[in-house]
Amino acid sequence: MVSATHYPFSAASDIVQIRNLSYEDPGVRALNNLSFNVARGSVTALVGPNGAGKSTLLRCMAALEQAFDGDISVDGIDVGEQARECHRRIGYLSDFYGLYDSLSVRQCLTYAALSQGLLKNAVSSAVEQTAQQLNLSLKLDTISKTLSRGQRQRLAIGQALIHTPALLILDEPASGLDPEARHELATLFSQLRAAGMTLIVSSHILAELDEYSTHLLVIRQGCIVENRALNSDSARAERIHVSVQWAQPVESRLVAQLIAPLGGVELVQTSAHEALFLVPPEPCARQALLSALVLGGLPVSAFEPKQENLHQSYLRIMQSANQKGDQQ
Ligand SMILES: Nc1ncnc2c1ncn2[C@@H]1O[C@H](COP(=O)(O)OP(=O)(O)OP(=O)(O)O)[C@@H](O)[C@H]1O
Repeated sequence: MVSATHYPFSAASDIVQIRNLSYEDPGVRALNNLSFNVARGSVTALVGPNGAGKSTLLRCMAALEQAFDGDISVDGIDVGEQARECHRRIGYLSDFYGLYDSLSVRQCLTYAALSQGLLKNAVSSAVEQTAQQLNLSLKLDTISKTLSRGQRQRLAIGQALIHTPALLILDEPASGLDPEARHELATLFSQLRAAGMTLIVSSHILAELDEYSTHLLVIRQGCIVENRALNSDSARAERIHVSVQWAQPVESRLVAQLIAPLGGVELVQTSAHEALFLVPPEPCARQALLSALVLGGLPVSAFEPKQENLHQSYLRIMQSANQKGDQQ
């Protein structure tokens, strides 16, 4: 449990500010002119296809890569100019991390605490508390080489957060974990957020990100294609299932004609006596759809709005980004 810990960070509302960030590897522009902020106390789900630039972006934020162009500030610190000061405020878990195999869990955590500059008299309690947070208290004297994959993953996360950073950056933290361990991790992330920490989590497991994320940042080919809050009902599009009591199957051409005048309403699919629509989050959009269908003569027997989940949002965003990319 982390309930006893609160993180007294400065009050500016955005902990990360990125302006015009570009990054190049030889022959590859991995990040292309990105600008965005990360709200303090948020949990940002960073998603995108393989090779989109997620790890590169996280490494730039963690002051582990030198940007080709642009500015990054974390907790008021310029990452390019004060990398060491930044490291004190950031906890970072790489997608491919290493552990000292011959050290015990206690020694690994102690080493991480000391290398992050914790005072000697604070180290022992930080180690105990971190082990408790990561459910490793009974493993403190176990040699890390003999830990299971999930336990190693938790130890690596423990090393990243032992100095109670303002910002915790986790690149694929749940890969290799079983469903129960993933759920425990999701609970831990929610607790850390409740205690005031800001998290940025890159993952391909969207159902899990949906459990604890407050913001969504989607990147594709080194560019941002979506950046928005998820934590209000009004932030997500709605999927509305409509059933129609008709002898013949729903005709998609007719339905498409009926909704054509409605801005932003999309017919996703029709099947037998049902149609699925995607409706923008504005309150009146749902009502406008129902009126158009009924006034158009469709004998609607059920009208079931359901909020889009993160997986559905992501697929929709990527589909639209891919279409735009193809047109250019
Ligand atoms: N060391 C490197 N040298 C050259 N190109 C690289 C290097 N590291 C990454 N890249 C390229 O930079 C781009 C972004 O890679 P990155 O690893 O950041 O993507 P990612 O979104 O994290 O992918 P994944 O989901 O597969 O982990 C890719 O085109 C990749 O091939």
